[in-house]
Amino acid sequence: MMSELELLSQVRCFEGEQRQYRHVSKRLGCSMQLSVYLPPQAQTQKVPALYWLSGLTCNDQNFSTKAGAQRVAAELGVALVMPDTSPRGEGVPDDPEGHWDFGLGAGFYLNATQAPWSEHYQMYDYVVEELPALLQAHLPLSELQSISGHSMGGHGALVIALRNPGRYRSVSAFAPIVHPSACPWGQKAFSRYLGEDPERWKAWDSVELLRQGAELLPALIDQGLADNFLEQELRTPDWQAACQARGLEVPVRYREGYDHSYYFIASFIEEHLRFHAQHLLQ
Ligand SMILES: N[C@@H](CCC(=O)N[C@@H](CSC=O)C(=O)NCC(=O)O)C(=O)O
Repeated sequence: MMSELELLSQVRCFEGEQRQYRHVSKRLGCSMQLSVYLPPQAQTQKVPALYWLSGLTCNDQNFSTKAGAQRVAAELGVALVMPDTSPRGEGVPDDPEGHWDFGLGAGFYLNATQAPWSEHYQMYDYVVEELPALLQAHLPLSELQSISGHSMGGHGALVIALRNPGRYRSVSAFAPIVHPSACPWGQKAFSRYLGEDPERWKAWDSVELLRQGAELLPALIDQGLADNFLEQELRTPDWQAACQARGLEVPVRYREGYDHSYYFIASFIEEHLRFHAQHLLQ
């Protein structure tokens, strides 16, 4: 019988293992690939995990091949879990016009309620419930988790942490879409996945969750000031305002000259890993 988690590749990396797996997701109703980095400490003990959620157009490989996170993850003894960004495969619907900001590669880490999307686009349940249960059953991962991501994945990380403070120790994001209800990428995705009523979008929007009083875990956000998407799509000041309205410290650091790319992520990923390790390993 085929294992629940099929190993597709495994290479040594900083004395640990960079692996890619395939499995059949019950929640998404399709076969999924994911990448996992196991640090050397995982050879003898269970280790905590940082979930990384990538952005629009990405799959499980962008972060593992471009961010350069493995060296510090190996030093700290933290595993990296890198899921895909949407359901995939035959029968999974895509943007009818073939655009890159919706459908395949653009699942927005929510549970869709509208046909035809609701049959497969259940990325929130996949990331929060199905994947941790599967990986903790088959790999040397402890129950300690933190979450991070980029752009659409930064939105996913913030929303997931705000909705599940008990499941994660800390949250961070690079250039997150903080207020999807108020930007073109988010409005396009939410109106199709969740329907036209903006009231239904609030449960999937980090600014709205903050406004509703959701608990904020230890958090860190980096945002490049040369990011072309900042003003229209990312709307970082809306997050600052929502924090300030509640008297919360604003965990946003603006970075002069940095854009939206993985060069930006590679420049600061070490600081994010050390931030999460403080909370995962204490
Ligand atoms: N059309 C371009 C732009 C898409 C893009 O910039 N994607 C970002 C995430 S944007 C928000 O979620 C990304 O991470 N791209 C992948 C990468 O490896 O840089 C395109 O197709 O790339």
